[in-house]
Order: sequence, then C-alpha cells, then structure tokens
Amino acid sequence: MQDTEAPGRLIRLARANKRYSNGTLALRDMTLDVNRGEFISLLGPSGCGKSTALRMMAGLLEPSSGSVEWTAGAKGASEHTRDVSFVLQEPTLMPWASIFDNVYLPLRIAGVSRAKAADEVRSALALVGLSRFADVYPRELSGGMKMRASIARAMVTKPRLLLMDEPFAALDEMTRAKLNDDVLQLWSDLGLTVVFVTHNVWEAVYLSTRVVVMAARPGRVLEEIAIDGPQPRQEAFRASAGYAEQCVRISGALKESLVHVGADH
Ligand SMILES: Nc1ncnc2c1ncn2[C@@H]1O[C@H](COP(=O)(O)OP(=O)(O)OP(=O)(O)O)[C@@H](O)[C@H]1O
Repeated sequence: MQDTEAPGRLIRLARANKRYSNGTLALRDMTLDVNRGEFISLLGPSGCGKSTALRMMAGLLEPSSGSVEWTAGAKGASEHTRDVSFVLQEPTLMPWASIFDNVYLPLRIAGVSRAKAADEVRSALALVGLSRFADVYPRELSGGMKMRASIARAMVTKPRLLLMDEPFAALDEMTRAKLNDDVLQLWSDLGLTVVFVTHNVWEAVYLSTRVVVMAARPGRVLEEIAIDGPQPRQEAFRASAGYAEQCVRISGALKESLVHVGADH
C-alpha cells in the first residue's frame, strides 16, 4: 500500500485482532505505528499478546481482522520479510555447527555461497565482539556469548527491523545490563528500528524511546509512554531520578493492566 503521508513510518498495525483456532483472543484491536529509528518495548504480563504482535510484524502470522502494513517503498509487501530479523529468548544455535556456520545460516538459506558470505559473517561477528570465536562450537560459549551469536545471526542479513522476544530474560543481571548497552550501541550505530518484548519495567525504560504497556485476557494495548532520557544512554541514567520516576509510572500502568482483566477472550 502506497503511503506518502508518513515517511517516517515503517510498519503499522491497524486494529489488528488475532483469534487462534482454539478460540483464544490473543490480541484485540491493536493499533501501533512503528517509526523508523524507534526503539519500542512491548511490556506486559504473560499472555497479553506480545509475541503474537511480534510474529504479526514479522509476517509469520496473519491477523484475523485488521491489518499489518509496511510503508511501501520501492519494494512489494512480500519482500519486506527480508528486512526483518528475529531474536528469541533461546539462542537456538545448531550445536553441531561452528559459530561461523550458525551466523552464516540465513545467508545459506538465501542461496549465498559460504565463500561469498564470509565477509558478511565476519562483519556480523565483529558487531557483537565475537570475531575470535568464529571457529568454536556453541557449547564452548557462555549464555551471554550464545546470545551475541544469535544477534550476529540476526544482523547478518542487515535487517531494517529487529524484533527481539525476551532475548535476555534467561541471563544474569550483569550480562543482561551489558547486552542492553550493546544492543543500544548497534541500534544507534546502524540506524536500526527495534521492537523488543520484555516483562521487565527497568529494562524497558532503559532501552526504549517508547514503551507500549499491554494487558491480558484479552491481549490489548493499555497505554503508550514516550521515554525521556539521554541519547546515547549512559550508566548514570540507571541511577537518575528521572529513570526511577518513569519506572514507577510504568509499574503503575502495569499494575492497572492486572486489575482490568476482561472476560471476553
Ligand atoms: N498457537 C496458539 N494457539 C492458541 N493459543 C495461543 C497460541 N499462541 C498463543 N496463544 C495464546 O494467546 C495468548 C497470547 O499469547 P502470546 O504468546 O502472544 O502472549 P505473550 O504476552 O507473549 O506471553 P508470554 O509473556 O507468556 O510469552 C495467550 O493466552 C496464549 O496462551
């Protein structure tokens, strides 16, 4: 669909509903514009449709009604799937393959030869600080390093939109804080657009330009909150009064989301 009114917009969910075949209304009337260069977090309790929304943005799931539209450029809508990469909570690396071959996978699937892909794979590994680990196997890496490899695999196709579904939930706090900073660095260096799913208020406020607070049963958007903080983020932001105030405000919105549980799912 051609769209000249909003050149900054990358993707729009317009009154998107998703009812699964078992009758669960996973998402009700979700309207959300994702603009180029934003870092948006979807924050909410279990079952509020965060992953469903992400999968719809990735083109992996069709809405039951409403729409998911890419702002048209030179490409057709179906070609946009190449512009999207997904990072999941589990790094899902192939244990029998080297880190190089794991990161090469999306290019292999796209039909690029190993030799031709080598420079791209090495650049992606360099982006996440894993240049020295190309030849090792996943079992030799820590949890944080496996997640870095997973991010490198997502970045090797040079996506415009990076979708991250609770990527750091299983990591310890120190590793999580470090990876938060590294993702922010990638985001600003590469001019990426990121949609990030988390349960964690502090993580959402630290990372995001905008937080979308969602509620469950049925999954829906309760509130969108723009985050006010320095760019680039610095460790000092985590200790600032402004950060704490925004965390308190969003925690309050999240508590509301637990109160207003609907019955029509
Ligand atoms: N394939 C499916 N078939 C039926 N119901 C599903 C399916 N996938 C998700 N659901 C249900 O839809 C609702 C939303 O699920 P979704 O995974 O999108 O939520 P979420 O916010 O990502 O949850 P979590 O934080 O626990 O991952 C939940 O009630 C879930 O049980």
